[in-house]
Amino acid sequence: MDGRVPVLLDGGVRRGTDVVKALALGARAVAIGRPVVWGLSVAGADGVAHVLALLRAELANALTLCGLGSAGQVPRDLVVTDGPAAAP
Ligand SMILES: Cc1cc2nc3c(=O)[nH]c(=O)nc-3n(C[C@H](O)[C@H](O)[C@H](O)COP(=O)(O)O)c2cc1C
Repeated sequence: MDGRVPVLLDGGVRRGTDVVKALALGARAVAIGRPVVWGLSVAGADGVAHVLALLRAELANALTLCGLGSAGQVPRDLVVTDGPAAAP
């Protein structure tokens, strides 16, 4: 990694577009907590697999709609911030 630290985003990832936004903002990967628990509580291991399959399908769909071929191609300028400037 040449001294660089990979960024992992954890918390609030609920749909594929959340993953795309995280990648655009510099994350290498995202973590998923409660959606996995929700799937587990509804249908056990099959429910967890279903939740992950939904997220994967949503991610693939979002990438396609952005004209991107893979998660590794998400550019930084895909997310535009036009709100107030951050405090120094
Ligand atoms: C049932 C449950 C147990 C968790 N246990 C821990 C834990 O032991 N240590 C920890 O650092 N985070 C724990 N977390 C936090 C998750 O790792 C994650 O940071 C959090 O769920 C935020 O992601 P989410 O919005 O997708 O749920 C737990 C979360 C859940 C739902």
